[in-house]
Amino acid sequence: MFCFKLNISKTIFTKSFIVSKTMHSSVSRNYVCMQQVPGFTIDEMQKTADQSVQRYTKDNDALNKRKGKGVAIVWFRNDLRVHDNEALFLAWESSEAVLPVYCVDPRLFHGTYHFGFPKTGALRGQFLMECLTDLKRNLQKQGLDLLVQHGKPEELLPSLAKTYGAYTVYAQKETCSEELNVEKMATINLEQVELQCDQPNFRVRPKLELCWGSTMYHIDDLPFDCMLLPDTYTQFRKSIESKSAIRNCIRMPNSLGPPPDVKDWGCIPDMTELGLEQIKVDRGMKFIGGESAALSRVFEYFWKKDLLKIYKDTRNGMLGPDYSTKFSPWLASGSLSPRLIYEEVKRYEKQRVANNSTYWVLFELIWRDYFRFLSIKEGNSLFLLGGPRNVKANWSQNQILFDAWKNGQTGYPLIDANMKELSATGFMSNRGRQIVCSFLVRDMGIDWRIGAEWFESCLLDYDPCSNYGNWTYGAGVGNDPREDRYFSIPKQAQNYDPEGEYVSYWLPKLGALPKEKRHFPGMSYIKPVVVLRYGNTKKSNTPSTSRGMSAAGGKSNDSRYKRIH
Ligand SMILES: Cc1cc2nc3c(=O)[nH]c(=O)nc-3n(C[C@H](O)[C@H](O)[C@H](O)COP(=O)(O)OP(=O)(O)OC[C@H]3O[C@@H](n4cnc5c(N)ncnc54)[C@H](O)[C@@H]3O)c2cc1C
Repeated sequence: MFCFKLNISKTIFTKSFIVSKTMHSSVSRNYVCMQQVPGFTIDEMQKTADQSVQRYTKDNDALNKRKGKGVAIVWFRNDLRVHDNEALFLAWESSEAVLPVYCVDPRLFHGTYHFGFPKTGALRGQFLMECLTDLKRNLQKQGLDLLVQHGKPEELLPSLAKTYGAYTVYAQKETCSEELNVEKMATINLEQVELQCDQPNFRVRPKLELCWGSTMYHIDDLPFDCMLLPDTYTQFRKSIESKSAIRNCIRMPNSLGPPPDVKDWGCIPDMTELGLEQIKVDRGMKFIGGESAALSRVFEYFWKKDLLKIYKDTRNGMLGPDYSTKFSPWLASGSLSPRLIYEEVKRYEKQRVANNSTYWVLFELIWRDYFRFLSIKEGNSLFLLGGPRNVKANWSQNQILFDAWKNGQTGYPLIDANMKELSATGFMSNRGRQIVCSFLVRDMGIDWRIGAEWFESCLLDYDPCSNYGNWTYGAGVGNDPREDRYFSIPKQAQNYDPEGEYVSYWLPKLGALPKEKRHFPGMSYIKPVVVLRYGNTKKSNTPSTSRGMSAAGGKSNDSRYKRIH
């Protein structure tokens, strides 16, 4: 069976949870902050998170439902949370003692597949360790702990199953090839282990039980088989919105212990052990890893700052912490469940206002779901040069141009500022990502996979499905040919940074120039490394004949670039 279906959670935990208004009286401070805003304390963050967790837990009568025997292992992967965690819930329900495990897999810290960038850059490495620290703390609060082991999961899990006599390892299902290979190897190796059971002369082989948990819509609730996923996002969205429902969050018991007797719970590695450099984020958004920070951010964005009702108007911004939700790093690490966001949106709509903006956050989360399901349908083609449509094009791998892009030295402030933000914080707005992607593939003509791997290395919210899904779209090799778009720098600058505030935040020298010169500073800035495909003017619909590079597709008046943004 492809994934483990949990009907039990629906029947046991559909009762709605009544929340006291006083729950919101104490709030976290700016735990995510721009440089100018004073910091936060972990305690404040924890307090808000605890209050949110309470809403998504169930009281002790749930304990009566526990009916299993022996030890069950939960192998934490990209589901680093206690709330709405199906693998953790199933392990708890089916055993007398749960052993939560995280394997620090050395392969995550090697190079990216083709171009050898650090597979997990320093900022995401730091974020991941914060996630683990927080997970451990939250598990301890619920009566458990986190066993941290260093090595390959497919080697560690069988040995742990043997040591603790665990018949089942529960984990969240993944969809891309690297993760699927690990699942496959873990299954095979677990089957090699023989465990003694109650009946004499009878042996049991432990198994890996995978459950679905990464999307807002459950895979089992889609109105079509994943292999028949619609080719366009709009078809997909309309179909699920009319035919499927979003499940409630699983209400977790508020006590999950006791754990089995473990002599040494291991240590969460520090950056040096991972071979990573500690980087201090002193400009832009500072993200803290973990469920507590994630829940605090939901609280802050929705309830404290009341920003949900204007999300649709602000979401295309680039500067500051609040133009969009900034949930993505926590969603990608699984510190935040998309179903929890859905429930909070619905609660907000009931208690405050329901409008286009409140809906639009769900609209964006459906994009995230779409790319996840697409990765099942399209398999490895998502990672190949020609993409799902197997498009043949001439791409360049010009190192000088790529380095200029990567280091934020292209001579185009809008590109450079975004690339500097990415290196300094591990984050870039959606607007920025679309612009720098378009610039790399269309204006520079560079192999899109180099850009995608650079994002893979740097992004805090790196997720193979959303990253490669968006890059294939941006490069015009995605499954939907209609999504093929060119982002004109002059037009984007005019629409989204008309005063040059964003570029001068990241390139402070530009702040001295008059506003209208900040995007095209001429001699006072680096000389542009390429000529834009459609020239440097704001009237971007006249193709330029003097292009520096052969872009994807090779023709300067290519009809594939039908939409100019
Ligand atoms: C070239 C490129 C690469 C990208 N790589 C990633 C990636 O590795 N991981 C990732 O999570 N997102 C990726 N995105 C999508 C998007 O840019 C980020 O999800 C978004 O900027 C995160 O900021 P936010 O949480 O404030 O988003 P919001 O605007 O607040 O949106 C809410 C949530 O919706 C989801 N979402 C929004 N837009 C998209 C989208 N286009 N695709 C998928 N999900 C979306 C995210 O989970 C996001 O947190 C990429 C986009 C591009 C153009």
